[in-house]
Amino acid sequence: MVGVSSSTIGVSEADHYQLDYDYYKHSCPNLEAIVKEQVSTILFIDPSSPAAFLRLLFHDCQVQGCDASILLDYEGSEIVSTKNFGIRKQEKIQQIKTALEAECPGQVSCADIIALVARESVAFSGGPEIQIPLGRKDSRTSNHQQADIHLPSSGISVDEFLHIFMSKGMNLQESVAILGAHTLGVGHCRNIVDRLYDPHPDSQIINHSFELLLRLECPTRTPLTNLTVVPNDMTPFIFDNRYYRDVTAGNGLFGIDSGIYRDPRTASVVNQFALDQNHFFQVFSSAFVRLSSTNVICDAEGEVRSICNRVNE
Ligand code: HEM
Ligand SMILES: [Ca+2]
Ligand SMILES: [Ca+2]
Repeated sequence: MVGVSSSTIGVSEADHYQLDYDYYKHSCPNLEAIVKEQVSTILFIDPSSPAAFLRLLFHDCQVQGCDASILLDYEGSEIVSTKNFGIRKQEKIQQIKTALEAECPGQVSCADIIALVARESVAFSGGPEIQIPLGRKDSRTSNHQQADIHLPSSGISVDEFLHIFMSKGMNLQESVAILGAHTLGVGHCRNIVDRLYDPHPDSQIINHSFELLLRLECPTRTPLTNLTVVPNDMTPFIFDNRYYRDVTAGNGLFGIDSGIYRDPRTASVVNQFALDQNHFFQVFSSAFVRLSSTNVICDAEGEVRSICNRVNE
């Protein structure tokens, strides 16, 4: 089991609200086993879902913090932002919520379910088993403009990328490790065509044969690019360090994936992770705990929603 050593993790220095590794010990003792069972059934039916769950956690935590704001579904809520294009499987969080309501009604927040499902997704795909503290509350708000502002686009610079993760308390190594989530899943051609047909000098694809392959997969700039997908690394169902090996070979899919090997600050970390998968798993684990503890809200500001896509009456 990889995790952080203390039993609680401080979330924000401004308030003293803390997450706790034993948060549901009395109120929902079987929580982790129920989530594990539910997730394994979902993954068995659709092996592409771990990627979806991991990205869902990032997109939740990146906007207002890890508060399930991404699940609220009404006019003008986050999910309608174009930056959330490709987000999927939200309804599965509700399916797990329903199972938990039967066992421990009104206890487990949708935000905690998102975090637990993401960490199960990593473990089920062959990645590290990560212990995470719990006790997140669900927000009562969600606003698409916040998503437009805070979610990164595929062409983000390395400086902007580092700023996002260092402001969550990650160091350089952890920032590079969390992007290793791109070891799972796919990207749509619409996020790659700029690099193929109108590249900024900094975002050109480094390996020529990889570029030719992508041109075959993503031939034009038509609306079809919203439908066609390419894998994020050569083993998109396996959580491994292949992503870093691909990046060092010049096969980074998005601008930022190549960017971290162009910038000498991050390139040395990429090399380390490409050579040593255990080291990547260790650093990814601590980065995951930090990501999933971003701006957590406390009882006074949040609630435990009864239904994940609606605030309580
Ligand atoms: C600055 C940082 C990041 C950028 C610019 C970025 C960008 C992207 C883009 C453009 C896609 C493709 C979406 C699509 O076309 O459907 C994607 C997919 C993905 N991202 Fe990221 N990402 C970043 C950080 C992260 C982080 C921190 C995580 C998780 C911890 C993550 C997990 C994923 C996963 C798992 C997918 C595949 C999703 C699927 O198969 O449905 N990304 N990312
Ligand atoms: Ca959120
Ligand atoms: Ca992989």
